[in-house]
Amino acid sequence: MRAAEQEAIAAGTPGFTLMRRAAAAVAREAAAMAPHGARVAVLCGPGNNGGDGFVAAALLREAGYAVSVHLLGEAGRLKGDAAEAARLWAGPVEGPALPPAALLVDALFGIGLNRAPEGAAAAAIAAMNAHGAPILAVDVPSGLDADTGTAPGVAVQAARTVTFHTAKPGHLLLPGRDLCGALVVADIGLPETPGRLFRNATALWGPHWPRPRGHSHKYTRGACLVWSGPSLATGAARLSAMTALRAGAGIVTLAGDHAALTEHAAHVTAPLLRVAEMPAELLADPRLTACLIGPGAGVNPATLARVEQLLACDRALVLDADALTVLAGRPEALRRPHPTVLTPHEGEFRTLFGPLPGPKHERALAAARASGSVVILKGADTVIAAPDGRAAINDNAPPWLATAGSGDVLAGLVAGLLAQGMPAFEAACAAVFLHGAASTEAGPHLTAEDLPAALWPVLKRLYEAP
Ligand SMILES: NC(=O)C1=CN([C@@H]2O[C@H](COP(=O)(O)OP(=O)(O)OC[C@H]3O[C@@H](n4cnc5c(N)ncnc54)[C@H](OP(=O)(O)O)[C@@H]3O)[C@@H](O)[C@H]2O)[C@@H](O)CC1
Ligand SMILES: Nc1ncnc2c1ncn2[C@@H]1O[C@H](COP(=O)(O)OP(=O)(O)O)[C@@H](O)[C@H]1O
Ligand SMILES: [K+]
Repeated sequence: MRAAEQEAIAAGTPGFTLMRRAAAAVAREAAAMAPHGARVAVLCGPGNNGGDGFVAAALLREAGYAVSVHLLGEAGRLKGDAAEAARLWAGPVEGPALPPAALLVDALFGIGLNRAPEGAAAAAIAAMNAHGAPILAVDVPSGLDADTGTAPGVAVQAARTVTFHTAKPGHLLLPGRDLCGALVVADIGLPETPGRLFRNATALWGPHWPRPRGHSHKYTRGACLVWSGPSLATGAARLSAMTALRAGAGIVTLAGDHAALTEHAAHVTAPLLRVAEMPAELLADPRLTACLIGPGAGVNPATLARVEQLLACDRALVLDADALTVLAGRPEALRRPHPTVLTPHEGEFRTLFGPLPGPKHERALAAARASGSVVILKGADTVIAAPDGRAAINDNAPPWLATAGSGDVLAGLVAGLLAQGMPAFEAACAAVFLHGAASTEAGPHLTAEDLPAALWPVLKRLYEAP
């Protein structure tokens, strides 16, 4: 963000012009939140976030709102664009005590927060939260660290946050995402800056989406092997297999012992069923393009031996659940010259990689580098990271996705896309995004079994999009 700002200023757009554009977006959102003519209290801080607040206050006053401006600090100490903004306001500047108002605008601290708010700053944040009126946060809810999604101390709980140019990690990672309320990203005319960190969206992976051609047959669409858990632990692999088919793999095989396959046979029709002791018995088939092991597999030496055999093969590979746990503390064992995707939740992640420092996207990136694999670090704010340094933060999954078996569906979705030749990072991003979209489609109280069906309309819409 700072680099984009510098580039724009160097190319001839004054910083104050950027501030005016930012403030115009703030005033637009404020007008959408408060009835015309209502009282709006704008709380400004000592930096350029406060500057945005002063300009927005002037715009709202012009538009007919009853605006009061409150400053934390002294007006005489404002510098640069913020000082110019305060001159533009040209009205009374009150202390931080807030009057009754229909809307509060939080322009205290933005991306310049550099420590936990204390004293008067902490009190001002607490007073905003206790006020009762909805809060519109300028750029970042004050007190939230835009780089990490964490709050070092007290932070504003906003109803809406308007940020500029692009979402920052802190808007997408928890608890930051919750502190923001609804997130609005406003264009302020900054140049596109090349980055390695993304908000997960269709544009990130859509160009790599596998589409069958007229002459496709089931094997050219990709064949996927899903290794089953034993008898009475087969449901997870079944969810994965059905989802891999739904994702577009032309053919999916469930493999395992006879008793396990007997259970599968009572439930599914489309997947092939193959009795085998070890994956190598099936890897001779050159048509097989991707394998998945882990769901329901069991943490035991047999699973480890099967995982090692699959790691040694040349197919795309998804390791989930128990297949990750059997490699506890050995991420280097995952290095292989073929596409590999790992799908740990926080517990499995810690078992495999140990405790890693930093915000979630940095931990996922460190794990991707250590394992040479694409890592999907799951949770309400799932992060997808690649060994080449790209990372995406996902924010479309509703909380009702937290239900037993939904992770097995995700693993099957990734495997189904890898089987069709989609590159690993893009396949992982697509799977996480579509998983979230399918849960939104299914709605509250979904079960994991609903997800493959709910994916269907989501996928149809993908083909209808221009
Ligand atoms: N970049 C862009 O392209 C654009 C940026 N724009 C806007 O600028 C904002 C960034 O402005 P910024 O860099 O001036 O930082 P900002 O968030 O106002 O905070 C710094 C001030 O807060 C203070 N301070 C910090 N922590 C504190 C604490 N815990 N407790 C107390 N004080 C604390 C710190 O004081 P100091 O550390 O010096 O004591 C300093 O005075 C950005 O979020 C966006 O709104 C837009 O105008 C459009 C274009
Ligand atoms: N609060 C939440 N909001 C959105 N998605 C969630 C939430 N909690 C978990 N999930 C998602 O649900 C899935 C759960 O997977 P996992 O923990 O492996 O469960 P299981 O092993 O039962 O399938 C993951 O994709 C995770 O990202
Ligand atoms: K703010």
